[in-house]
Amino acid sequence: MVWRPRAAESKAGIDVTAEILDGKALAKTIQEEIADEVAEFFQESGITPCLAAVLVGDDPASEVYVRSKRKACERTGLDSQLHRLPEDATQDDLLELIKKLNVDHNVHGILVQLPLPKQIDESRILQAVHPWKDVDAFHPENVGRIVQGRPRFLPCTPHGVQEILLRNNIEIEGQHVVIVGRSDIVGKPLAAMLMQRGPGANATVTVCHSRTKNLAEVTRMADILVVAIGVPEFIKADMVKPGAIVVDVGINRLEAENKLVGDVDFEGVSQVASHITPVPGGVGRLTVTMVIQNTFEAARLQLA
Ligand SMILES: Nc1nc(=O)c2c([nH]1)NC[C@@H]1CN(c3ccc(C(=O)N[C@@H](CCC(=O)O)C(=O)O)cc3)C=[N+]21
Repeated sequence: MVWRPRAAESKAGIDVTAEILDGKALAKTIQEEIADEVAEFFQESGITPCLAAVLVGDDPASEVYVRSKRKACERTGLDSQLHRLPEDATQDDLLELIKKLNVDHNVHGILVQLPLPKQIDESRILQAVHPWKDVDAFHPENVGRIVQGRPRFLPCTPHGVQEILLRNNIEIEGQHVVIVGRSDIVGKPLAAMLMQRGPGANATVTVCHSRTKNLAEVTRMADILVVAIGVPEFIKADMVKPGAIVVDVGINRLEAENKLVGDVDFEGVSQVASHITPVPGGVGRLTVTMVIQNTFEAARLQLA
């Protein structure tokens, strides 16, 4: 696959050669598709899928994410609930709430917003969510199914990465995808999905992380470079092969400048990449959309 950099065009005063993969527009398109299906599902079943979000404490970033999920529910015709617990809530408080939501027939999807306060054992909580309501796909049963190539739900951010590539006609099959970051939420499940047999996958996957030797040498081998490490503007132009496709999963708020940046130096990297996702307006928008899609699928699953 040979991608030729495009002629420079100016956006916000920055000379851009890479084509920008617009997550905001794509999220809107997919949400409209889901809205139609949700309306049809209601006609047939009388059921409105419902997402219950659980927020412990008052982390401002989590507030933003939870608000964007509620708005996406409204746009697609889903019901949503927000359950708040105080910052000093105990693990048992949270487990009790999850148990109630697990057996509530009006709730189809449960999302416990991460990170949780330190007195709470995250893995203990993620195991408590009923696997059929686990719209994050964080329950060990659902993680195992992803690794085995028979997913129940696709994890939201990795699915967002896959969709932003496929819907922009970017071939994944046979390509060398280098993932920087090995988190349980992004790096690990994305690697499992893209190395799977089948359409939209069949990639050659390399996962790098903080202990990787000669990181830049590895990232420069990528046809598709996905970055999810949580370090602002870490990936520079000289770490990217000319013509590569760059997907930036990072969301970092720079307090001093009060702006949002990714894990990729957008200005520099967009000079060498053929395609790049912006932050904001990239993968983040898709993540929310995939939570909605999973909630709809959870409702269908629970009806069957
Ligand atoms: N249980 C759980 N599930 C999650 O899916 C989950 C989580 N916990 N904890 C935190 C991360 C992060 N995350 C994002 C959601 C929306 C945007 C998003 O909408 N971003 C917008 C901008 C948002 C802004 O302006 O701050 C954009 O990139 O354009 C980003 C990131 C979900 N997460």
